Amino acid sequence: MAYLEKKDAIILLQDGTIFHGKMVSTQNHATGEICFNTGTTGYQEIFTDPSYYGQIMVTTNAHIGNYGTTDFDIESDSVKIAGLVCKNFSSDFSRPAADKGLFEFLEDNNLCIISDVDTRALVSHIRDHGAQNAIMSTQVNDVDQLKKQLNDTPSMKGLELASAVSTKEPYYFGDENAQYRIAALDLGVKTNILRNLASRDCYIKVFPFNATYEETLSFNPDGYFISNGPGDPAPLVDAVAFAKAVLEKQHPLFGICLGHQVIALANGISTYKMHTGHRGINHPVQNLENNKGEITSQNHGFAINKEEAQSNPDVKITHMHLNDDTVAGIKLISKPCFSVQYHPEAGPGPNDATYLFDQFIELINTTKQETI
Ligand SMILES: NC(=O)CC[C@H](N)C(=O)O
Repeated sequence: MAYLEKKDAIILLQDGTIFHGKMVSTQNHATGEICFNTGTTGYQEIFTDPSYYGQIMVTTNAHIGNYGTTDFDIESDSVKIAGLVCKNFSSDFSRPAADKGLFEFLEDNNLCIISDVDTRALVSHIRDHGAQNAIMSTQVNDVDQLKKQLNDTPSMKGLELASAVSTKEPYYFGDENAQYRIAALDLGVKTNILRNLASRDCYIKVFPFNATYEETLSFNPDGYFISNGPGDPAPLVDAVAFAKAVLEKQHPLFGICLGHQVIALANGISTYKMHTGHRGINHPVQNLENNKGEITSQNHGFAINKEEAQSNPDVKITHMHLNDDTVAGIKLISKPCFSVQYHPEAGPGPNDATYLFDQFIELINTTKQETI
């Protein structure tokens, strides 16, 4: 494909800083919150992760595209990032398992891509000055016009985005004769989470973001799951009501990332926007229950309030992020519920934390025994 004729392009940040590069894609315009991911591999999973909806992704790995794409590596049915900013973009690939180049894959999804950017300088800038909105464009001589458009882009703080990526209708995943039935609230669920549940003998019914607890009852679930997803957790009133209803009935409940934040909100713990967030595949977490370290996959820009979690008598902090002492996991004392801020399903990333899916199955088993 003719991506070699690259036009000059800029990335204009909300604070007025401009970074220069070359427009790789046909789509030559995008807006969103600019953030970076430090993963050295896993670009296809990152670009299709619904949690990134509305965000411009800067990749710190210097080469993007060189191992192509495959259908197995997608985390949802389409590319979800708002734009891609990278150093070297390659349409050629050499991985035998790949069936398509990244350029074609992203063109099919109409994604705006700028390469040849000094991504080290850009990432340092975001790290020092914080996450903010940005605009990507070939209108290099019309910065005032771009500034106007940028000012019209909504801030991530307060933004509800789960409704944009959630399923419209319920659907099923896994083998219907499996031992456990899980009702999953889809706030932007990654496929690898559903795979991890299905591989532990779960049959999953995935419900839209605004489903009610009552709507799940005819499925007769053994356990409940609240998924990851994009945007600010604070406006998710329906999901918080869902979590409260599940907890009130003492059903086993597991939450990942946005789901973890929703569970915190349902227990009176507030969330806040972080300076730059955590996005990468080597984030160190300490499991406070066994004192072991875990290297984890992370992707979040919000976190739960540590002091409120510590002072809540029904909440135990189970995991801490070792880089900045933010809360990485909690469990409830009086209810069968736990959640983590990071991604045990990885996709991409290390598998240190997949034990959490086994822990969920154990929780379902022990809850069942207690109610017999
Ligand atoms: N991966 C996620 O679920 C992200 C949760 C939320 N959107 C955040 O940025 O914190």
